[in-house]
Amino acid sequence: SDVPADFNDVSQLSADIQVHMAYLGGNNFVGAPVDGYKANKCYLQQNAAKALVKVQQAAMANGYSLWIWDCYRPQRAVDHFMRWAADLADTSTKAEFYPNLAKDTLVGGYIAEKSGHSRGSTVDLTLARQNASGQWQPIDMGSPFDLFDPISNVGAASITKRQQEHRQLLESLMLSAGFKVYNMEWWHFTHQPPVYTEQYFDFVIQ
Ligand SMILES: C[C@@H](N)C(=O)N[C@H](C)C(=O)O
Ligand SMILES: [Zn+2]
Repeated sequence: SDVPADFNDVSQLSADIQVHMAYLGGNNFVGAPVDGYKANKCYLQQNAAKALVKVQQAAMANGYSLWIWDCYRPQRAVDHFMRWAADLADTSTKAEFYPNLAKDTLVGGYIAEKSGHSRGSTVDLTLARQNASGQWQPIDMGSPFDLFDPISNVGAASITKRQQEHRQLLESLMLSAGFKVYNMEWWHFTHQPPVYTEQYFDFVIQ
């Protein structure tokens, strides 16, 4: 396999983490399955993977589970994002994912051309709780994953107190295991210090 020796499949370390890779299917801001995602697997560099398992244990002790949308992201997926971003005529996902921003402003702040995800220490995630039927459901964070909008910025004032508390709970659980949040996106965390700083991996997730 092409997976680097120091990368782990997080589900192999913690079976109860909820993994729902957002770019595997078509329900994402691109509006199509993204290049490089062939399986619903969360790979991370092992320091980040082991730290995430600790966060999961702390979350479970409080009645929550982690709910993951993205982990290691192949460079070819980022290249796919850049092709999508350059096609200004395609605004088919605007209403759902960037209703208040022009498409040509997304790269840089909300979508990176060189992403920490491709270096293996970055994860997009939220907290989930079990409903009456025992199914895990993401809790209300005031804006959905990949809503590219100021409301998704850390500290956004336009959300309720309860939503702010949910974001703060996620941030403090993640911080306890060494993950730092990204100010533009409440769901995006990078383990510190990232092991790879210059390398952008490109193996297919399968
Ligand atoms: C696209 C979004 N989920 C994300 O991860 N954004 C940051 C900026 C990134 O692309 O690294
Ligand atoms: Zn991210």
